[in-house]
Amino acid sequence: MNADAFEQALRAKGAYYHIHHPYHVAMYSGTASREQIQGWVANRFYYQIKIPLKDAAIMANCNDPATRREWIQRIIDHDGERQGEGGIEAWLRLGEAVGLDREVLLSQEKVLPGVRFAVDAYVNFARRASWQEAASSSLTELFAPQIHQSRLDSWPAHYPWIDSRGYEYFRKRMSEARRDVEHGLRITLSHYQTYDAQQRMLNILQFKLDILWSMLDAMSMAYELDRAPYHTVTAQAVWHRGVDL
Ligand SMILES: O=C(O)c1cc(C(=O)O)c2c(n1)C(=O)C(=O)c1cc(C(=O)O)[nH]c1-2
Repeated sequence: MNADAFEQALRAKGAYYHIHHPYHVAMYSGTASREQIQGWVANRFYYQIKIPLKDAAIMANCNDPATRREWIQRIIDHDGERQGEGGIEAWLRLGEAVGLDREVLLSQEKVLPGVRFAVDAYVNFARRASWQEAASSSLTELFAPQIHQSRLDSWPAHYPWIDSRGYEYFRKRMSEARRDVEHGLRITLSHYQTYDAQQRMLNILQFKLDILWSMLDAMSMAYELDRAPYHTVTAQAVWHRGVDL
């Protein structure tokens, strides 16, 4: 495929973006409960805190200074230049806006095993793959500005109980995601030159889409169907809180 056709094929993968997951549809169409919104915010926090580790892994495997110089901005976006800034802090404020103390997010007590495994698969992939392949797996962000916009457009009307100061994260990501995509596409369009390599990349992109979709599947089980892990045995959240290695 020439670069245009390859980019078209990448963009066509948007059909499988988690914007189409029923859990997400419920959130932006206004039918999600307070518990479902809180569950999503607390679980997605695990993605937020792992993204900088994923980006550091890509940099650790990358021997090109020019790429590292550009890629490092992603870590700064999430960690901030100093305490109290950056995406992780903004997400903690989103947590407070939906009624969750920051300690609840930081403790990871609400992170479901299925969410944890999906996010960990992304970090582990980035550790083991070539930096170009790991970089290209971030390209689900092609579709992210639209999903952030959908929340900004619909949540304030549907969920007046959410403090509007919590929406800053989504606002900030609109431009950051566009810039990330521009860099990710540059790497991807030049790296995958043969048809077989391009098919491999499309499979990597599907792997990443599967991660995002699987996270919402785990949340649907717990917060829509009332089938959190071990629900046949106990209503308590007995699952593990992560095993530090
Ligand atoms: O809210 C979302 O639906 C969504 C999706 C994605 C994505 O497509 O991976 C990211 C984000 N948000 C996001 O906020 C973010 O910082 C981010 C980084 C990455 C990545 O793969 O490096 N994806 C995403």
